[in-house]
Amino acid sequence: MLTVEDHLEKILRGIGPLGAYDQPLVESLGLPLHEAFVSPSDLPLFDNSAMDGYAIRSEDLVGASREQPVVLPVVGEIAAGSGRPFAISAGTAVKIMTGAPIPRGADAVVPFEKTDRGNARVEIYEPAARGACIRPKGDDIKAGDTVLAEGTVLGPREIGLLASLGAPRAKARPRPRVVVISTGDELREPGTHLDFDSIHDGNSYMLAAAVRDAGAICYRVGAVDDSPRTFRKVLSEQLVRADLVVTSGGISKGDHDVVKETLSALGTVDFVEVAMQPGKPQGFGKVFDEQTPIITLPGNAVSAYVSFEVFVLPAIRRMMGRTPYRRPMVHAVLAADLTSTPGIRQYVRGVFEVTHRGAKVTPILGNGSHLIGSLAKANALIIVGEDQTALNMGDTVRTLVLDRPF
Ligand SMILES: Nc1nc2c(c(=O)[nH]1)N[C@H]1C(S)=C(S)[C@@H](COP(=O)(O)OP(=O)(O)OC[C@H]3O[C@@H](n4cnc5c(N)ncnc54)[C@H](O)[C@@H]3O)O[C@H]1N2
Ligand code: MOO
Repeated sequence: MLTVEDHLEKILRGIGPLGAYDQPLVESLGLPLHEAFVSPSDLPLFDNSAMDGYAIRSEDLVGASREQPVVLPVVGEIAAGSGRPFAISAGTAVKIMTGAPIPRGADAVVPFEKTDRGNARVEIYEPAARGACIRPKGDDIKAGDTVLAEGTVLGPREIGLLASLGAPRAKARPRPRVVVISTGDELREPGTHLDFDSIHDGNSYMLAAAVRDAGAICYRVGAVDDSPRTFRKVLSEQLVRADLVVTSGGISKGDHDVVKETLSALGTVDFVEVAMQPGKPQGFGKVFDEQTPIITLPGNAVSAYVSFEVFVLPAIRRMMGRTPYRRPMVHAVLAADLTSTPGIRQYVRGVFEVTHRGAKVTPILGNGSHLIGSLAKANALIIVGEDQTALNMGDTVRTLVLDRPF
């Protein structure tokens, strides 16, 4: 049997990062920037008004007060984007709106609230310091500044910054396109009729959601029956849109294990047993002329989910260039005793919470690999190491806290 580390390493060695290219800005959400972004311009690009009011020369307002206002003729109006270049001379004012460029000659803005809001002439009740209510050019960012480091994960703020600096695209590795195929004669689409021996295809939905949650694009093919011909045909048709294929089911020791049967014949996919529970049967390789990577997951729902978390999620992150590939482990205090089989790594469903006494994780009873109900109650996986056979209440344990961005 392989260890979890062996199998993961084999997958990560076999699946490289995708090539980076320009991505439309919003599409780049969650992707790491491939190269540092150097600002092509100052921001603000020009001195502009922080307030709606009047652009003036501060020296003209010396001594202004409510009793003795300074009265200035208003020689024009500039709104943001009004396209009017402007200059003022001594003893005049220009009405100005927030964001409009400061006219040449002006060195401060007086907000409307400190005036009588006059149109032809304005009474101003207070003096203004030089630069008051002006947002200076380059105050925020200077041309040539490195504003985003290589590898920065692009979020709404970074995307807003890139757009503000005039970049219509961001250079990043694309979201991997992941095709999800579930296999089994017994599977039916949710919403359709079940026979006495059929079940709904939960896995392809679960895995598709997990793919999307990982930041990749999912093409969910749904269930394919246990005929090798059909499986082979569906798989080959899907490769045109796949950077990675993920399958569920058909890889253990049964008579109708279609994935194993079909792909073993190719010779480029290895089916192995990994010393973990759930998720013992696993497979990885490359298929057809395209040499598209494929990760084959076991069909039991919990096994498929845990295998996705342990093997597919790091692979997707590697393709996107997103580090760390693996979810960081969190230490938590175990709230009940646990036992485990020696020699295998066990991933036990648990409920993680942070209490006033610190992080705590409570195992969920029922560790059958088919118990999706108990999986859905969990928000964490407790890791019981290969060398551990028992963990006691109060022990500090390693935990994967699911659904947390990292
Ligand atoms: N003789 C042995 N039998 C089994 C072994 C073994 O070592 N020797 N391993 C067991 C373990 S562990 C696992 S895990 C499963 C994995 O089996 P497969 O990957 O071949 O999966 P299937 O046989 O196709 O299905 C297993 C189970 O899961 C249900 N299933 C499958 N697909 C879906 C789906 N899309 N949605 C919901 N449920 C699904 C399926 O109906 C079966 O109940 O093998 C054990 N057997
Ligand atoms: O290893 Mo299987 O994944 O337990 O059910």
